Amino acid sequence: MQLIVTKNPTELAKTAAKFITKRINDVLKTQDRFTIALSGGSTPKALHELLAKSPYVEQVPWAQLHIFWGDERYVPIDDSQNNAGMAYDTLLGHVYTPEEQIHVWRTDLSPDEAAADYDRILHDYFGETGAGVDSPTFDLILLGMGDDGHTLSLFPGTDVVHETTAWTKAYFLTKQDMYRLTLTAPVANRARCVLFLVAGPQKAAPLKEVLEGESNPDLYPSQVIKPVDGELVWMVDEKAASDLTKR
Ligand SMILES: O=C1O[C@H](COP(=O)(O)O)[C@@H](O)[C@H](O)[C@H]1O
Repeated sequence: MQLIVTKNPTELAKTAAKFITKRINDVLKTQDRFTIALSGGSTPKALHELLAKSPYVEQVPWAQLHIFWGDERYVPIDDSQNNAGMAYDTLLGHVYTPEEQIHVWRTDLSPDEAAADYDRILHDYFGETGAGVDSPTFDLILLGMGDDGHTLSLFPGTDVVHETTAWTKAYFLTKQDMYRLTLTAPVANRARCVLFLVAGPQKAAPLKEVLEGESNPDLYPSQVIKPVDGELVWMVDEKAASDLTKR
């Protein structure tokens, strides 16, 4: 695991934009497409806005990206809470990636149908041959961590945190009175690289627990993200890192 601490959220977005741009260009030297899963919430907005501008916008071969989302809030795409809607507003609406290479979670289907639809898309895309969860998946998954230690839509105290086989799940998250659609740990942990972006003082206590505390994924679901062969990078700002002892 690599921990990168930046001065503030602005530097976090810049460091992440450089990291992602380099990773995309490095990987595209040996393959013709780059498969990425975006995250939602508020932290990635600044990153998206940077990527949509010079110099990053010219450095990323957008037409070679295949874009997915790690999780989705079950609200219409034009709702301000929808993760894909946010990414279109801040990034995808400003660059050219062919629509057929952009895979949104369908919130016009029932939650279970939407999870099944995404599962099918993923298995078709990754060309499942019976290897199931042993197939490598994304070149890069971007993740955030909520104030409660959740990542993706793996929330504290939910069964989905312990999922070992399914790639996608839909469930009703009582505390938010909302359905959530999410990739599970087995698929995330097959990524070639997982990059967490975490900022703000409200993340300091959960970050310490996730990185330095006892294993307790029921309380801190971000602990279940441990890529099997891939790289794990935590990029955090000073305020989020302020409780860490190992820096
Ligand atoms: O609800 C969500 O929250 C997490 C964390 O978001 P942040 O704004 O605190 O960084 C996010 O990673 C996830 O995609 C989203 O659905």
